[in-house]
This record gives sequence, structure tokens and C-alpha cells, in this order.
Amino acid sequence: MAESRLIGDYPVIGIRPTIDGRRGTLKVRESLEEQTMGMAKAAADLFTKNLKYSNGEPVKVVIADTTIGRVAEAAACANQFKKAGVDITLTVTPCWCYGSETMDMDPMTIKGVWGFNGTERPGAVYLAAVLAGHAQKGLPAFGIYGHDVQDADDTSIPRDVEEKLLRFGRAAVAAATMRGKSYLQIGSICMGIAGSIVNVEFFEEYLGMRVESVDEVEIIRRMTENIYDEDEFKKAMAWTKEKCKEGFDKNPTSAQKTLEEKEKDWEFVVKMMCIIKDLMNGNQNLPKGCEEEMVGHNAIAAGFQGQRQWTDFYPNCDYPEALLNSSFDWTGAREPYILATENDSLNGVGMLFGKLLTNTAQIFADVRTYWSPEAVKKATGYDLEGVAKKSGGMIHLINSGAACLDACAEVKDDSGNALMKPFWEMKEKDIDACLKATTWNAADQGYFRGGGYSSRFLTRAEMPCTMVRMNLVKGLGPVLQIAEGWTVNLPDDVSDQLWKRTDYTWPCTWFAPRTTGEGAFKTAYDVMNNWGANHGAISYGHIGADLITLCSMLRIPVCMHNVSEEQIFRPASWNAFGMDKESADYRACTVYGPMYR
Ligand SMILES: C[C@H](O)[C@@H](O)[C@@H](O)C(=O)CO
Ligand SMILES: [Mn+2]
Repeated sequence: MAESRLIGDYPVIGIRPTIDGRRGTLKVRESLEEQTMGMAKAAADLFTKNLKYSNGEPVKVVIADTTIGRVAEAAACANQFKKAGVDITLTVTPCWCYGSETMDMDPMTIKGVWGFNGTERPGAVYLAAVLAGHAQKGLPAFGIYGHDVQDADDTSIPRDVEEKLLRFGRAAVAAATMRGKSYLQIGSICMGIAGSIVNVEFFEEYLGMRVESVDEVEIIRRMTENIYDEDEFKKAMAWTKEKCKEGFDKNPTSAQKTLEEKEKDWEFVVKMMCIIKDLMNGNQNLPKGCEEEMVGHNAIAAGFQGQRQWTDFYPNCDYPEALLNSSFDWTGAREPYILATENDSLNGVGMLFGKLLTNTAQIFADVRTYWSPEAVKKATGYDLEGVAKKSGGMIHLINSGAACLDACAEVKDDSGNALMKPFWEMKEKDIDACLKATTWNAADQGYFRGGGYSSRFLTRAEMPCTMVRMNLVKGLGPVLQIAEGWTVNLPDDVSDQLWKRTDYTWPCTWFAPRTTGEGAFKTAYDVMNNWGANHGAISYGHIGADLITLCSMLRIPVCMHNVSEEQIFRPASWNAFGMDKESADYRACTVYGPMYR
């Protein structure tokens, strides 16, 4: 298993079995000890079996040393959890306890409460009582209450409870993993793209992160002064020569680089990737005397400006961006990085959310063109079918660089369906399939005068996916947009004709959002017409509900989504802000404000 690249622990989940403190002749507490601790063990087992950190290790879960019946035991538990690095707590109980006396009062933990739906003892009554305490004290908590009554001796976790526990767990681990980590910008504002005007307060106050910044010249310095791991670079070069095949060069012959110049460009971009990795993680194998460079910037995400100054002069960053965002490189399968092209830090955050929730590699794309069925017919004679037809058209997602190679859809599950896997499930044949589906075409000299290579592949299968965009609105703050949908598998010749009308040497994905016939999801056109910026971050799977839960933990309102209402899971006190889920979300996020302000 790859060792964790980041300094700073991954978040631990602490389970708090709470109980009625009454002993006495009828032994209320004693009669409940086993069932209460049994719930805690079942929840801990569910988390350790189903949740993983981004480095592939199972999420760590601790259980309070004793059941919690009075405030002294609550305090002892808080003490124990502090030492264990607990950022997330789940309180569980089958019975009545004493709400504000036993609740988790730590303002920084992310909280959930599971009240057993059994009627012998009032577990649900405690749940409601303690959630009222959380609301009154401004400490929002998620409430989990099973739909059907369970027998008192039933130790199973019902499906609906399991779904909420895991959604809470995934989102809480994602939220807490970001704490204390850096966003590293290499360069700064790219061609006036607003997302590349990095908003430090947003990272600090909403995500608990910090922003690091290095000038792009740092890469040239390290190349010039050999501040990189020579052996690593040689290994990377050999792997690249074998696995990364050059594609056609679309530049006019007069502008094409010579073979020798192209050879130099390969060395440059491979070395660039080694150095960007070192900037993000640090690297103990740097030459002696480079102790400062060895520590890196503890970056859980980064952005590279690229255009224009760098790319007007040096080979572009598409090779590092494409491969770092993928789930593999010359070291084999490994945790995908988050590297936003054009330093679009807000799209980088969208990618980071998707990665931390799914542990899969992410696509960075321009939301380039809406293609109506009529326009496709006119351009190619083809009648859109399937999801693209159902959505009233499709959206072309294409940006040079930062789309993970995993998005080629050549990786298949046992039934032959295309998917994108967590890196620890990626086999050699999966990696080879992605590399075989990708060519590395000479950079478009119109946009990238300095040359370099762009990854080129077509997403050639239908896969469930979710596109997001983090937007910053002055006076309002951050808002997230979410569009669940599918990649579209067009006939190759149709795809080719449309692709050729734009950047034919860049990675190409056709996307059909799930439409509802109303508002921003009336058709695919309306999704694009409502999209908040030029970029989208795309994750494998329909993860909108997890994203909504994550955003509520971070107090970021969701301004657009196509997730069904019954899947929406936010802290219980959101209900106090009204019956309309969206306006309640906005009001609750305003009242509670960012976690780290
Ligand atoms: C044309 C520009 O150079 C490209 O970078 C453009 O396609 C973008 O990606 C802008 O987001
Ligand atoms: Mn772009």
C-alpha cells in the first residue's frame, strides 16, 4: 500500500455509546450495557470495512472506553478522543440518555447521532432530544433513525441506517482530511481565469486548508541545479519512452519541432513532473544540501498556471497534469494527485471533493460546447440516441492536460462495464489499457508556443459520472453546482467529426446530464447555460448526495443539483430553516458560517 504522502494524520472516527445512567435495584444501566456497546461495535465495524482514506488504508475508528451515562464519562471520552486524533464522532444509543449531559460539545468535531429504532427503550426519544440540544447550542449534528422498528436483540444495521452512516462517514472523512493541508499554486493568475485568482480566505475558513505559492521559475531552478532525484527521473524517462506513444503532430510542418527538439521536450516534461511531485509531497531522495526542498509543501491539491508566459516559452504542463491526475505512473498504481490546469483553484477543489469521496482519479475539463440533437444531425447526419437523446443533447468536455487517463473508459469491471477504479484496485492490465488508449500529441503551437505534449484520448463508453463546479460569489461566498449524468458513447466517426471542429489533440469526453425537464435541468443546454464558470470537475459515479452532505458539513450551499430529495442528508437543524430544502440550506450555511472562521 502506498505510504501516505501527506504530513498530518488522517481523521479518526470516535464512536460514543451513550446510555441511561440509572443503576439501582432494577439495574437499568446494567441491562443496557451490552446492547449499547454492541451498537458501537457494529458501527465501528461498518466504517472500518467500508471506508478508506485516500491512501487506501482503512479508516481508523476508536470506541469510547466506557458507555457514557453522565457528564464525567462524556468528558473522559472527549479526553480519550483528543489523544486519538478524533475529528468525527458518532453517538449511538438504544435508550434514553441525558441529552445535553452526554452530547459531544466539541465545536470542531463533525457529529452524527444514531438512535436505535426499538420501542422497549426510548432511543429515538433521546435522538430527538439531543438533536434539539445540538440545535440550541449551535452544534449541528446529523440524525440517523431507521425506518422500521427493530427487536431489542437485533444487532443488525438496517439498509437505510447503513446508507446514512456511510454517507456521513465518507463525507466527514473527506471534510476532515483537508484540514491543515495545502493548496499549492505554481504560478498565479492564468489568462484572467477567475478561478485562478486564489481566494485564501475561502481555503482557510471553509476548508481549514492553507494556500502555498511558488513561482514557476522554481521548476527551472530545480532543473538547472539538479534538485531532483536523478534515478527517479531516469526510471520515469524509460517508462515514458516505452508507454507514452507520440500521436500525430497537427501543427503546420513549418511550425513542427525537429525530432531532436521533441526528444528534448520529452525530457523536459518528464523532469517537470518529477519536480511538481516533489513540490507537492517533498522527497527525501533529493541531493544532499537540499534539505529545505526535501520537505515539500504538504499539498493535497495544486494548480499550475501554464498559460500564457510559461507556455509561450517552455513546453506545456499537460504531461504532468494528465499523469499526476491519473491513478498510476512509472511507480505503478498509486494515489491520484489533484493538479488543476490553468491554476483554476476552484476547479481543483471540485476535483478534490470528488477524489476524497470516491478515491478515484478526476477529470478537469472546459465545459466547451452544448450540442443539440439538431446541431449534431446537421454536422454529422447522426441522430443522437440513448442518454444524449434523453437529455436533449450533450455537452463537450475538453481541456488540454488535466483529465486523468482513467477517463478513457478502457478499464472494465468483471461484467465488462467501463468504470474508474480506486488506485488500489488498478491492475497492470488496466494501466496498460489506459496508456494504449492515449497518445501524446505535439502541443498546439498556436496556444502553446513553447511546445510540449498533450494527452489525447476519447471516453469511449457510457459511465455514470458527476460534474461539479465550486463558484465564489461576492457577498454570498462559495456555492457548489452538481450535475449527475453519464459519459456518452458516440460512434467513433460521429465523435471524430465533432472533435475535429475543435482541439482534436486534446482529451475528449461527451457528457449527458440527467435532466428533469425543469429549470437548470430542463435539457443539457440549460445545464451548460447555468454553469458558473468555464470549467467542470468530473468524478466517476453518481456522488451528488455525498457532495450535498459534504457541503453541509463545510457550510457551503448547493445552488444547483439534480439529486432526488429523499437522498439529501444534512444536519438535523437544517429542518428548522424551513421546508424548502434549498432555501433552508442557504439560511443554515449563513447562520452557522464556515467551520474554521
Ligand atoms: C484557448 C485557451 O488557451 C485554452 O486554455 C482554453 O481552451 C481554456 O482551457 C480556457 O479555460
Ligand atoms: Mn480551460
